[in-house]
Amino acid sequence: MATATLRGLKARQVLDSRGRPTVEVDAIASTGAVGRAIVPSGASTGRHEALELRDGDPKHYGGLGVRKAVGHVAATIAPALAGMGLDDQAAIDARLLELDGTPNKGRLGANALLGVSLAVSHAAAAARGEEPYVHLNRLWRGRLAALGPDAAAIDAGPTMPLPMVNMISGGLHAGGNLDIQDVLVMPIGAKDYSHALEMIVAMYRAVGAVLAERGLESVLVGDEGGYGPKLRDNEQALEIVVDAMVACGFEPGRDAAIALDIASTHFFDPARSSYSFANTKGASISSDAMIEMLSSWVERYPVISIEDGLAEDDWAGWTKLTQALGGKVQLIGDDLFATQSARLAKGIEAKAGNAILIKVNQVGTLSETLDALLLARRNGYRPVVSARSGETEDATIADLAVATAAGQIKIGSVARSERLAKYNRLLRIEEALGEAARFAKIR
Ligand SMILES: O=C(O)[C@@H](CO)OP(=O)(O)O
Ligand SMILES: [Mg+2]
Repeated sequence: MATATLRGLKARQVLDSRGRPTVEVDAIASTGAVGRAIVPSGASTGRHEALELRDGDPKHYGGLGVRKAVGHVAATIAPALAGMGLDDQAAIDARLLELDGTPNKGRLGANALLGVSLAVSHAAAAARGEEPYVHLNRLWRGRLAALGPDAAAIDAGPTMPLPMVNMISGGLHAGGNLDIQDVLVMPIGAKDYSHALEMIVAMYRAVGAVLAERGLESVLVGDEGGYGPKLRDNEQALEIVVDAMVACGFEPGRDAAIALDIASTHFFDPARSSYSFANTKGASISSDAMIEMLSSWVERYPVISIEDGLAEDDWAGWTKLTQALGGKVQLIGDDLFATQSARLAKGIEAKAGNAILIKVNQVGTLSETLDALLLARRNGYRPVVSARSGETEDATIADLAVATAAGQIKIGSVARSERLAKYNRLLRIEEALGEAARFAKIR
């Protein structure tokens, strides 16, 4: 098949799930096929993320407009990329990096770059008449082939991911009701993806019922759809989720388990080198005391995964945390690694964590996202593909997780449509894969 080329790009400003402007890009192929992508946006963003360019004009969406980034797509990126082969994602992304020319993508904006990068992959798929996950899987297999024999142990996909789903929200996603950001469930006993989703919906309803029974807020939800009750302390959120599992007839630790996103960067006080539990009126504690607290939770609750247990630059603490818990639970670096291969390489060296959260907009191009996935896989770090707290109907990460056999996906809860766009997309992919659908089990 003659390779389709890029005819043009059209960018516009649309809104995300928090009603904040974000970048949407249409990539038009020489065949006339169109690929579209919308860029997500975080709230609990790390310092090391690529830069999201916002206008800063107080008269337009209170300064949050992205008209500059949209303008860069039309003025700078479109003319430079026109005529390039759509299948050569690596060349497209390399050109994007060259056009921007800064280490943090601050000139054109990571939101401009990512919108283009993802839209191009969709246009390439559309031009071939393929589903996005099929095209992305070809890119993934291409990367594995280039690696040679080292790639033999790496899952070539496509593989359905196990969802890690938010039940109770806190921190920056729910108005500071709790210090920790997410208490999530993983339906580890599910037989396939659709069964996993059914278990999640049952547990989500059960958490609402447990909260209502105890006279706690059981209706209002946070940015990612988790319930946002004001609780006695952070630990009460774990108790409630375990009770909900039991109410569903699931055995905690066997059928379903807990994952936590502590998001501790956001309550770390660098001036005092301490973690401050201000929302639940608790103490300020040291990095060592955080490790003790997390270890005691692992002892007493069916916790199998902890994200950002320590802050983004607490490297020494991360190494200790990994010594203490790395043999028992998954320790995910989100703010710590920011989907940046250079930071992951540093973590591998320092034996910090054993898993990485993969967020496309933390790094800003599809190729660099694949780089981070590959580096993780080669070093035994588990990848978890993740949405942001600000999302849209764009479901690219569902296709990406399947295509790269990431094994796990974190999207948020089942009660908000921008999350369901991804869960439902995964249902369609599972159906399309049919008998061939493999499901990633983790235990
Ligand atoms: O911390 C996180 O993992 C994400 C998604 O849950 O939040 P945000 O997009 O606000 O950074
Ligand atoms: Mg996180």
